[in-house]
Amino acid sequence: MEEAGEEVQHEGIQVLLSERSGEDVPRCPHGPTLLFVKVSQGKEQGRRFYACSACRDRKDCHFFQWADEKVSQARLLAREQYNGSCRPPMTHQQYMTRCQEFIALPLAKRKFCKECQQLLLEADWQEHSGHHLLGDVSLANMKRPSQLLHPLENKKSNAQYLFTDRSCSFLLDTIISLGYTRVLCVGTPRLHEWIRIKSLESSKPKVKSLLLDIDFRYSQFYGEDEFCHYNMFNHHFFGGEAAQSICQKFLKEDGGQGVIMLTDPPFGGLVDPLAFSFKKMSNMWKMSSDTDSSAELPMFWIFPYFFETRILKCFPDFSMLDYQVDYDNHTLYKYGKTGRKQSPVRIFTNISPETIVLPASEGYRFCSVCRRYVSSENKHCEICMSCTSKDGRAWKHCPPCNKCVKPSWTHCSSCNRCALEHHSCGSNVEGCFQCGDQDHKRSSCPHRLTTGGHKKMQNQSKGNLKRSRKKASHIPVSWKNKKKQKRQKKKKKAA
Ligand SMILES: C[S@@+](CC[C@H](N)C(=O)[O-])C[C@H]1O[C@@H](n2cnc3c(N)ncnc32)[C@H](O)[C@@H]1O
Ligand SMILES: [Zn+2]
Ligand SMILES: [Zn+2]
Ligand SMILES: [Zn+2]
Ligand SMILES: [Zn+2]
Ligand SMILES: [Zn+2]
Ligand SMILES: [Zn+2]
Repeated sequence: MEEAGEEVQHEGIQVLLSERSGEDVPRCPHGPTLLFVKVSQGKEQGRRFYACSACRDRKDCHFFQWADEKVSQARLLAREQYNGSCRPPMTHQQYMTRCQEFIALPLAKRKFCKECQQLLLEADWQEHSGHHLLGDVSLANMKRPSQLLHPLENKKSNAQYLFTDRSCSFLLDTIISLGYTRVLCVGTPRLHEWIRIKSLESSKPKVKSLLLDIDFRYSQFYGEDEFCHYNMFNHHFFGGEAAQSICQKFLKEDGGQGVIMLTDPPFGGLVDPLAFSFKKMSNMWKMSSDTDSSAELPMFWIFPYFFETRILKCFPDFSMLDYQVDYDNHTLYKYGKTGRKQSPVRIFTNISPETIVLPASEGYRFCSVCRRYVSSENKHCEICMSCTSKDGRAWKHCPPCNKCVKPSWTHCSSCNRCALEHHSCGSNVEGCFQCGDQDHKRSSCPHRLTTGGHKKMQNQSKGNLKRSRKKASHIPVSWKNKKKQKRQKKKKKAA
């Protein structure tokens, strides 16, 4: 981080964050862009440039501008027009009016277009004839939009992995037992709907929820005080000050007491801009709360365990819980002990871990030395003096390394460290720059953030940007691709 004086990365593309981020910076359809620079061995290499905060892939948002570039008035105007043309076709308010009209229709007339991901009124039927429609959309369906909508599948920027009921139920029960009554759901549409449904059940305490997400499809289902179109990589409210003040009001209720922010960002996302936004959110809460100024907004940040070092660098007060969060639509990130299928996704939090009870029914136990709940296989190491496993498997202590390591590692005397048996001996790789995992290099990181995408941008900017004017709209790329694939399949079949 530039002004924060923090070095983010030694190698690759680094993001430079400053308090000014968001003000005088160029904007793409996803709001203020971020400033990047190529770094090699901790030193800046080459010119700084602005690129999209939300899209890791140039295909999804082609914005590029050198930081020292003079941009002509004509180009600025064209950019503004372009950004405008990418806005959703209707305002949130208009979607709400439509939603009310939709609910007033008899069940038989309530159709949802699966291709356009849209609730249809009678007047729309013609336009969507020939599309794949879902009929008899019930009020129960409308209460679970995350089941109705197709999860976004763009791996790089916006894969929408939805919590299992098990995870939702654990999260809500935990939130309730900790005494919270309001949840700011940042990028957690399924948890948001779960909270709303459970709060209607009279047996459960009432918990309020406000959803912030970049997926604008949700404004078809939620009112302006239930959903804000928001970009968590630059803390941008697409609905402007009106939307921001809704969020502020939500944080401010009860003098700021009883609110927790819960976020589950896309795993390809850069940790530093996320942390930067979450700090802004915490400041927003501080400004409007009666609590003492040293207090921070309570948070649950859900992210894979191998980002621990990076997250703790931004939030030294956070700790990682052993609880394995899992998803309906992610086969690898599933809870349970079937081979690789342990979920690597954890909760990072600034709430004292000893107060967060993990379910004994799933094997978690309390370690009285570490004063936190740990997974069943996580053994307390007497030498490290902590329960050291990160991935849920039993780790073993290596005396020469003087730390616990993964069970699959053995000590290599030529490398003088523990590594996988078949590592490239002598390569002296300090693990992955991207996620910190020692099992792979950055080039093969499963969570790589297409530095390549930005490189491509740099290269392309030298040529003609106009060549690739693909519309970066708020219609998620994945559906567009889906449609395209379908069309191509049809064509193939016909041929
Ligand atoms: C990994 S999914 C988490 C969903 C969550 N597990 C649930 O079931 O509710 C990431 C979520 O963040 C949203 N998202 C992706 N990029 C975003 C951005 N730049 N700003 C805000 N939300 C974003 C996605 O639309 C998606 O809902
Ligand atoms: Zn963009
Ligand atoms: Zn349609
Ligand atoms: Zn322990
Ligand atoms: Zn140990
Ligand atoms: Zn070792
Ligand atoms: Zn070796």
